[in-house]
Formats: sequence, structure tokens, C-alpha cells
Amino acid sequence: MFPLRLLRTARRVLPAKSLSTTGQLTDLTVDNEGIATLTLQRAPVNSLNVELLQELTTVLGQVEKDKAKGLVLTSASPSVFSAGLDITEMYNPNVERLTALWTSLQDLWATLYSAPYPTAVAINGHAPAGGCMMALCCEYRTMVSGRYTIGLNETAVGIPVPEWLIGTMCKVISQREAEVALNAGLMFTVEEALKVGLIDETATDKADAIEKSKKFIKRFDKISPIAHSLTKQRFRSDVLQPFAKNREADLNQFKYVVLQPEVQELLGQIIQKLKQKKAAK
Ligand SMILES: CCCCCCCCCC/C=C/CC(=O)SCCNC(=O)CCNC(=O)[C@H](O)C(C)(C)COP(=O)(O)OP(=O)(O)OC[C@H]1O[C@@H](n2cnc3c(N)ncnc32)[C@H](O)[C@@H]1OP(=O)(O)O
Repeated sequence: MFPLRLLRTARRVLPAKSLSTTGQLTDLTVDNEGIATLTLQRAPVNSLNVELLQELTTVLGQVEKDKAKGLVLTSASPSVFSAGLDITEMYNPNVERLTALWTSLQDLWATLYSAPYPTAVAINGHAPAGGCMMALCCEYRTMVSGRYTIGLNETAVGIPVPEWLIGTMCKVISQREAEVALNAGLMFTVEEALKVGLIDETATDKADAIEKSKKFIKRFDKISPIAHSLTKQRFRSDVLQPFAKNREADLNQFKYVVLQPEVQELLGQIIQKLKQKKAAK
């Protein structure tokens, strides 16, 4: 049996104002054609803390409930799509908050990856780690050309990449390219990302990236929502199903790894480096 939420029967085209909301950390607008644009706006770099993760998952639920035609994800920052998990949430953490951080990340991944509506991302800047994760969940990736990087650099910050994220990456680029990149925490330039298929096309600026993303969503105008959502589900179920069974173990592994003294030391060094970089600007 398929989960009920995947049986998406109809898309509604509502006037822009009826669906738009502005949270503290995100902004949701819906255009006249019913395409939702969700903008990350946690300055300065959209790092994912508990509140942003939870707000994103709530807004995605709203997009589904309101039967938007599709979703474009982007960022309000001029140069960063998202810097990934908020590193300060993992450094000397309160264990309850660390649990909430990982559970909220799991919820966001599962909700976005299994979204029954078409999804595209306009990556308008750097997208390391959790930023890349959100982009990988979408069905189409457009990235603004420039000196930006994208990739899963978790190992570089001391975090082993979980199986569900490896699975998500291997659905997009070849297993060989993924293994080489993830084992060493390598980041891709925009050109490299295009070459390996991590992004689908480049854009000249954010407006162009959003336009290209919307063009992708419009491909589904003549496709039955049930046909789309169930086919998408079938492509992704081999990653989603084991994840659902192993959530608790995944959480425990994350907490165990993050609380190791050597990982704490590494996270402290990264925070220091980011501070020094800022001071040198
Ligand atoms: C087996 C199971 C267990 C394992 C589970 C792991 C699974 C992984 C799944 C997904 C999760 C991933 C983990 C992560 O996401 S870790 C985060 C990794 N992120 C990074 O390494 C990015 C670090 N940041 C940068 O490289 C750069 O900031 C940037 C994004 C390239 C932007 O550069 P820019 O020059 O524009 O900006 P600054 O560097 O000056 O930064 C501006 C301020 O923002 C602060 N900052 C930056 N990044 C973060 C961050 N990730 N968290 C918190 N804060 C961040 C920076 O310190 C500056 O702050 P300031 O203004 O107060 O000085």
C-alpha cells in the first residue's frame, strides 16, 4: 500500500494572495499559476537551526495541503543558498536541542524528498552539506553561475554521511563520483557540478534560476498528479523505506558522533576559522 499523502488527485490554481505566508525565517509566495516559491531568509547564511528546519517542514506541509502546482526553493541571501546545519547547534550542545536538531533535519529530508508535488531549486549561491541535501531532494536543480560551491562536505566537518543521504546523492550522480566526493568531503564548482550532473542547468542570476525552475514545474501541466507522484515515489522508495525503519538508530549515531571529543574539537576549529575569515574581510 502507498502512503495516502502520495495519492495526489488534483492541483488547484489559487490566486497568489490566498496561499502566501511569511514566517520569521522563510517566505512563501504563490504566483498566479499556482507555483509556490519558498525562500530561506535566515541571515546571514541560512544555516539550519532547529527553528528554521521546523518552519521549513511546516511550510512544505502547507504547500501540500493547499495543492500548489509545484514548489521552487531558493534563498534571500545574495551569495549563499544555505550553509548547511548550524554548526553552533552542534558545538558544546545541549543534548535535548541536539536531538531536536537531528529529528527536525530527518523530518525536513523525508518531507521534501517524498513531496507529492513537483519540486525544483534555484540555487543562488554556496550550498554545502545540508544546503546540498535540500537541493538533492528536489527533482530539478538550477544553479547561478559564479564562484560558488556545492557538495556534501560532512566528512570534512567530522560527520559521517548517513546512508539515506548517500542514497539521495547516488540517485543524482554516479555512485563512483559520489563515493570519491563524499569520502573526502569534496565540494564542486558550478561547472564541475554541471559536468557530473549534480545540477541540471546553470542560470545567469537568481531571477533566471527561478524562471528555469518554474519552466520545469510547468512540464507537469499535462501530467496526471497521481501518475507523477506515484512514479516519483517508486524511484525514491528504496531510500525512503529503510530510512523510515532506521530513524532512531540514525539519530543515536548522529548524537554519538557529534559528542565525540575529536568531533567537538574539529567543530570548534571550524567556528574559529569562520570567525577569523570574517575578521580578515
Ligand atoms: C551515521 C549518522 C550520523 C551522521 C550524520 C550526518 C549527516 C549529514 C546530513 C546533512 C547534514 C549535514 C551537516 C552539516 O550541514 S554541517 C555544516 C557544514 N557547513 C559548512 O561547512 C559551511 C561553513 N560555512 C562556509 O563555508 C561559509 O560560511 C559559506 C557558506 C561558504 C559562506 O561564506 P561567506 O564568506 O559568504 O560567509 P562567512 O563565512 O563570512 O559567514 C558569515 C557568517 O555566517 C556564519 N556561518 C557560516 N556557516 C555557518 C554554519 N554552517 N553554521 C553556523 N554559522 C555559520 C559565520 O560564522 C559568519 O558568522 P558571523 O557573522 O557571526 O561571524
